[in-house]
Amino acid sequence: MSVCGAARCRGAVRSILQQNRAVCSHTSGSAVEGIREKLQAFSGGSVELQKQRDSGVALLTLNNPARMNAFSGSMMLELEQRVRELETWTEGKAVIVQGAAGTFCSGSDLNAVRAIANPHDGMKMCEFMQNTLTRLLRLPLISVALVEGRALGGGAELTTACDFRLMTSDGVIQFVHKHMGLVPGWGGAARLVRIVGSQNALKLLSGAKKVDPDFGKQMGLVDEVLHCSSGEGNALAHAEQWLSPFIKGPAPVIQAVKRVVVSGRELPLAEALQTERSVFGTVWGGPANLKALALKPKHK
Ligand SMILES: CC[C@@H](C(=O)O)C(=O)SCCNC(=O)CCNC(=O)[C@H](O)C(C)(C)COP(=O)(O)OP(=O)(O)OC[C@H]1O[C@@H](n2cnc3c(N)ncnc32)[C@H](O)[C@@H]1OP(=O)(O)O
Repeated sequence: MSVCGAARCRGAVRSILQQNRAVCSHTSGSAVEGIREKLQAFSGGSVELQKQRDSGVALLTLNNPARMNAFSGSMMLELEQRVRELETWTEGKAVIVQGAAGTFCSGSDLNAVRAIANPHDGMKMCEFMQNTLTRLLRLPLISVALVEGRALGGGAELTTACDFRLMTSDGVIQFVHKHMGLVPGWGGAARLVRIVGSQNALKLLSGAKKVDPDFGKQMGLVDEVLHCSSGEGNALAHAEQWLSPFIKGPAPVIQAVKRVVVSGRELPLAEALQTERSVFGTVWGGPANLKALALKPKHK
């Protein structure tokens, strides 16, 4: 890569990291440190990360089956740690978010919710999870929520923090917040409006409607209905097959594609164009570009 190309590369990465730093600063400030100790006190379950180096696809698994994969406090902290690991995975191309034992996620652990129900701690937990899910969506990886079984409350919000949602034939996404006298707090409402539009978002939230695969596909919340049921054990293979055409090619190019889409999705046009130019500069004349040019490509 030429010298100016390298400079552009540094500029591009810097501009994208600045976006994230604004979000990350909330999770590292002293204000959030306080909630970390409180969340750690509510242990149970785990959030596991398996980075498959050969395929460049990571598996992020919520593992708390005794509680339908509900987020304990320690799982919220682990999720942030896993997202932090993925932010620097240079060989990565995609991440599949899934739940253990054939179900996705039942939201916050209600035992933890009851214990931190005071407004101050509730707000800090909300801010912590909102920032973590924002960083998940902004990862330079194509992200897929694999919804087997149920995605309820915060679990439904987690699905919106992925680029795509794949669902098994018996899957359900349900924003149950209204039934709890709540609204989404982890960013699920803002992202849902951007996915399905404000009128559909209003129906799903005000009606706490159960979204089955057909309804979800029709509404644009579900990107693919997998031909398998929850718990059969083959949903992940179906998801990886669906994902495969989108991750063909070198990781730097796949990551650059996601970066320009994130900026187009989130930034005002002028800034998005600036970021696009910067990211373009990181791949123009790069190894993949030069290799393709040498092959005299024919896109039949
Ligand atoms: C920002 C949103 C966020 C927040 O406000 O903090 C939230 O997400 S709040 C939580 C929203 N989620 C819920 O309200 C779901 C509550 N659970 C259910 O509706 C049902 O459990 C189910 C998910 C529909 C499954 O029903 P079923 O198949 O009948 O199984 P069980 O109900 O017997 O559940 C098995 C087992 O799991 C425990 N469980 C399930 N969900 C949670 C949860 N969110 N927190 C804690 N524990 C949960 C359930 O209690 C059972 O355990 P045992 O009673 O010990 O058997």
